[in-house]
Amino acid sequence: MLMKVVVALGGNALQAEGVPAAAETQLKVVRDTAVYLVDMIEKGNEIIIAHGNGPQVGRIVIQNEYAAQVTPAMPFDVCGAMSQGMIGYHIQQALRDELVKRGIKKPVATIVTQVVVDKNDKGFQNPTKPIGPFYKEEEAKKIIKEKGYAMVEDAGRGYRRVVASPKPEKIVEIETIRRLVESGQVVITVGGGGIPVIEKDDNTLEGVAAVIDKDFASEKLAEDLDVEVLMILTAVDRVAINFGKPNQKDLSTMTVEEAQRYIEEKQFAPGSMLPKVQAAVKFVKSKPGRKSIIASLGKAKEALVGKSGTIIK
Ligand SMILES: Nc1ncnc2c1ncn2[C@@H]1O[C@H](COP(=O)(O)OP(=O)(O)O)[C@@H](O)[C@H]1O
Ligand SMILES: NC(=O)OP(=O)(O)O
Repeated sequence: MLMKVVVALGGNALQAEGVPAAAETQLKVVRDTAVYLVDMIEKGNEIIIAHGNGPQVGRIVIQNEYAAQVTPAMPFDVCGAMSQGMIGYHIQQALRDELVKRGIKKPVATIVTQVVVDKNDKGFQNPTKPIGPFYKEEEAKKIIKEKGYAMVEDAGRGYRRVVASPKPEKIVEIETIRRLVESGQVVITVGGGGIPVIEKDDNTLEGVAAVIDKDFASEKLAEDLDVEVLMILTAVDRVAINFGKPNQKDLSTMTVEEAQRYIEEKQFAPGSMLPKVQAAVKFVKSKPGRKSIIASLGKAKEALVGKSGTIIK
């Protein structure tokens, strides 16, 4: 069955493991991913692409901090916009090249996307979104002392800086996105969850220092565009219970009720798998017939036909 799908690519998943986070390593992962995405397009599915930016925006902030001796550091919202441009550029070039290779005529464009958040969102008081590189405990302690950053252990992979992560309320450029999608173009949007902005009393917008979770922004996008499937692609093939323990069990399906029970049992790490499962559940509950899939970047095509990933319905 042909479907309209929002595909959300994880920020960590876009980085090759164990190699420096250089432009060419990201482009290589994106080019590999483009093959699977174009497989989906070639089959006749319509896809809209969203992506994360946690590692990338964290590194842009670090680059700005170091360069501040010679040129003013860019504020956080601007770093978010930079990450959208940088990642969107790679995705749009890789997709275009793969489409050209297969003789498919389909324009691809990245939309610099702003997403409205509530200035009173409680996310501003309690930083939860991991960004930038992973550090060893000793390094993390040093950074906390020197820079005063909040840092947490991230799903057994090391320590990372955490920043405020308010919930997405409105995608500012949604009408532009809708028109491009309706005209058959491939759109890359809500990169890094969107650039967080607040609406001021005079209805103008102002960027704020935060990183929206791309899983929640992708869910909002999927509802706004009334798609059938929200597909969240990350670094693991399936959602697991008892993750990382000897009795780990990978799940091929999960009902909303099971997902909610596992959430209560704290089976999913905050800042990594938890927002994915929460977004997946929200989308399924938003309208009958909607389905969410959490799968790995390399198995997107198989996941769409139920041969990999975790289906939430
Ligand atoms: N219960 C779980 N099942 C599977 N993976 C989990 C679980 N809990 C935490 N994780 C971790 O969450 C990671 C996905 O989150 P993250 O790296 O933040 O995603 P993204 O690819 O969107 O950046 C997985 O690669 C895995 O290491
Ligand atoms: N913004 C965001 O959710 O990024 P990740 O996918 O890297 O966590």
